[in-house]
Amino acid sequence: MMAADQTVDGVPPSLSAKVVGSFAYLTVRDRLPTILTKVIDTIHRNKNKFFEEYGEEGIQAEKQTIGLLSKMRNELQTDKPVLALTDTLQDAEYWNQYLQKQQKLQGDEESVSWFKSPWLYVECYMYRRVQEALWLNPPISDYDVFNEGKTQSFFESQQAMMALCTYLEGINKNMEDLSKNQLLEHFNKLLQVSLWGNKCDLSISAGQDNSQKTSPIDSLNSLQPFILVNDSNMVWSTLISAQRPGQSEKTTAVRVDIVLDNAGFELFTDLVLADFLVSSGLAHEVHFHGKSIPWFVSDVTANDFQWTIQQTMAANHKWMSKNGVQWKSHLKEGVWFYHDHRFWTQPHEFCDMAMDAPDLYATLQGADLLLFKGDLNYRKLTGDRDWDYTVGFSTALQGFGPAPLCSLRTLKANVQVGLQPGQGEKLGSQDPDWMTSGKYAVIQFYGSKSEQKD
Ligand SMILES: O=P(O)(O)OC[C@H]1O[C@](O)(CO)[C@@H](O)[C@@H]1O
Ligand SMILES: [Mn+2]
Repeated sequence: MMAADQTVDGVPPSLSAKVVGSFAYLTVRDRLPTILTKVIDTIHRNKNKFFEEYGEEGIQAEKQTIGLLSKMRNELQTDKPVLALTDTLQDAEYWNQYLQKQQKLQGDEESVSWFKSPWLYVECYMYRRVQEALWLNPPISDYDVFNEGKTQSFFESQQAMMALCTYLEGINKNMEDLSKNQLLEHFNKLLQVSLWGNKCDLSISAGQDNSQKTSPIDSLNSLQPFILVNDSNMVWSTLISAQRPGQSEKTTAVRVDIVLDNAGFELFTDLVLADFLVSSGLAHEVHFHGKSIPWFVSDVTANDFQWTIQQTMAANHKWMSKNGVQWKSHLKEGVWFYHDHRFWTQPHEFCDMAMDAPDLYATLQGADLLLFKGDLNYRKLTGDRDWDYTVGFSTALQGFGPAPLCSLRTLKANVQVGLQPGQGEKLGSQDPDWMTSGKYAVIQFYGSKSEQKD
């Protein structure tokens, strides 16, 4: 039997909490229990609300959910085996099959435990178990335990959102007169705003406030040196070549898919970028991909997506509310689309997608460009493995590439590929936390054979 931590065919081992002192270890030991404690606290604080809505049944549900979550926290902290899911949600059987696969790989059931298994797997599993605990208690099964944090982060970033809307209005007003270079300049700015929007997740801070308070456009110049890989020219040329009739099979509409990460300010920056892509004619369709259950504290669900557009429409700011109205109409008119798929809330590396979610893979193949937002998506793109920094992005993708793709990610986990020789080591000596602080970022592209860098 093959051990999960062996290097097989040049593919390095998965990051795991079994490496004592690693970021994975510290996350499983400290950050995940803190997040669970906050979840328990949130449910408890809402006891009265559950009582008002569902009477005594609501109170029972609150108690039982907390019981299940405390039990899970204890399993985690004492490195117990990962258990099969017991709920009737559609994806439970996929999770249980995945567990069986892990057990086969490890050789025995005991070894598939919180600290011994791949970090990516157990971290995803924790969020799925939160969903199980709620689902087993029907009156509150739809309750989003992370909703309060997500809405708070939206309201705390309002000033920055308004500044962004004013900037966007300036572009849209003069769109007809813009030269190609000016268009490129705006494109780069909004791509970088969306990139740095990824700093604002609530999982890395275990739920602490992490919102954007200053004007995002003004900070771009000073942030430039922290972009370790910047392939934005390839993103641009992918969009430009998709426009040429006859060059592409998909000549009718240029389509960009954005695989979303966090709600709050980050989602807002993604919507602004998507607005610009459409109003400039660089794209004719934008497809957003969100999560079907509350995920990694701040990730976007269908509800967050709709709510954000409603709030934007209702904002007390001329350009912001105008954008909200425009975005709603994009959705209504079939210019923008929102999708979710169970695969985004499973623990798989993306190289498994073609096999394990062929329908999603086929959907993504319809895009001219895929933008993957955030750290978790980067971990899944690269398999969350212990790659050398200089390994090519295309190698780390292990065959995944339904369409030209670009990761927009601030570094919050210790996996990074595609760096120059010595670059990672130099950063490590100057700034020991460079891989996990969210201070550095990448715009990393993978395209067809002729476009790729390695
Ligand atoms: O929202 P993002 O950018 O995917 O980040 C999620 C965070 O959660 C983590 O998985 C750690 O818990 C890190 O990878 C990252 O810090
Ligand atoms: Mn996230």
